[in-house]
Amino acid sequence: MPDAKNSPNKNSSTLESRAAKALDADQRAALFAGVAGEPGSPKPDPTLVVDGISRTFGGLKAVDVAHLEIQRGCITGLIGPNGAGKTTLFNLLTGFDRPDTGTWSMDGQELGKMHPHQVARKGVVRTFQLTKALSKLTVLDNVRLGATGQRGEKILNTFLPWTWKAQEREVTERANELLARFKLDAKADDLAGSLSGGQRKLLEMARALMTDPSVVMLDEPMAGVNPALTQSLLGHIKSLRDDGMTVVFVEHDMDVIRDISDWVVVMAQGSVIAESTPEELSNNGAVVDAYLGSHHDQALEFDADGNPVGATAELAEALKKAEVEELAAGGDLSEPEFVKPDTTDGGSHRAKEVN
Ligand SMILES: Nc1ncnc2c1ncn2[C@@H]1O[C@H](COP(=O)(O)OP(=O)(O)OP(=O)(O)O)[C@@H](O)[C@H]1O
Repeated sequence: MPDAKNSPNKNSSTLESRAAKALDADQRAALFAGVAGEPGSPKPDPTLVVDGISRTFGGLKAVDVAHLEIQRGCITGLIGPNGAGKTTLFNLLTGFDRPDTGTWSMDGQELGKMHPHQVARKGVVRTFQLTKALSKLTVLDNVRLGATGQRGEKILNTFLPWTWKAQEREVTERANELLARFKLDAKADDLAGSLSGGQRKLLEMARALMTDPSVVMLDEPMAGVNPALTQSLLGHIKSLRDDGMTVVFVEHDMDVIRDISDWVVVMAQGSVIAESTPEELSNNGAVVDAYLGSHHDQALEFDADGNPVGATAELAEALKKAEVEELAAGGDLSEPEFVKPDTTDGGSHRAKEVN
């Protein structure tokens, strides 16, 4: 008789009841209609609640979040420039790193001080920016590794092989179901190392779902995924929400954020600097500043003919537009004139401004 507590199939009824409670688009919009678009805003039915969490590396405060609530059953996008602290926050909340200060809980249960596998058992799982598939194991075995609390791990059970054999079967069955869900079943016996970047992201999601989590945290699930697989990945993320799970995901692409998020949290320099619906995001000055700020030190790129390309071309276009507007407003674009450094004054190389 399978042990309901430890079985990976423990909760087909839990799964069904959670899916039955999944919110449709109108219900989700109604939930956020009354939520203030500001950092730390209270949510109608939060599952994750974070308070005063901070993490310092040397002199750098990588995370310093006063208060954050994540709404149950919805997709929350976490954005912010490089180095904003998004991955560090994920690491802290899932037990992969320890904070200097702070507490956080899921449905009132404290998760601080727990190890990653304990956090996973409580129902919070995560994937990584760089996928962690074990390339020398098969795709199926990689997914099977996501199962926790296996009876076969306990010493007493080594004397009761029928108990772990039954569980082995359940683990394999669940892994095969998940591979089918993510359309990787044809690859079950291939080595994980042979998968494309996008397929590895799917494999990570399948593995994360082995513990039947309530909260799934995805760190840049679209990074390195070819465009053909992007839509399919987006569909899979939405399907987690349709199954009643809460999703938090880190993403840089604003189109993706707008497409699938119900709510967006913006981080910069370790703190939450804004929260809003995706529709209101581009009207938020703090968000625009955070992103422009991150591009100030971006390297300039030119093609072989010396024409600006990529972000540099966009910047050049924006500057040209600003110049035209300045001239139209009667402004003067002439630069202050400089003379060559005066080297006759005892070696001072300071340029002199001419009026
Ligand atoms: N283990 C570490 N040791 C030292 N500094 C670290 C460590 N982990 C992160 N940092 C620093 O903390 C800051 C936040 O990094 P983090 O990776 O969390 O940002 P991020 O928002 O996820 O960035 P990205 O979008 O580039 O992934 C950065 O300045 C980073 O260099």
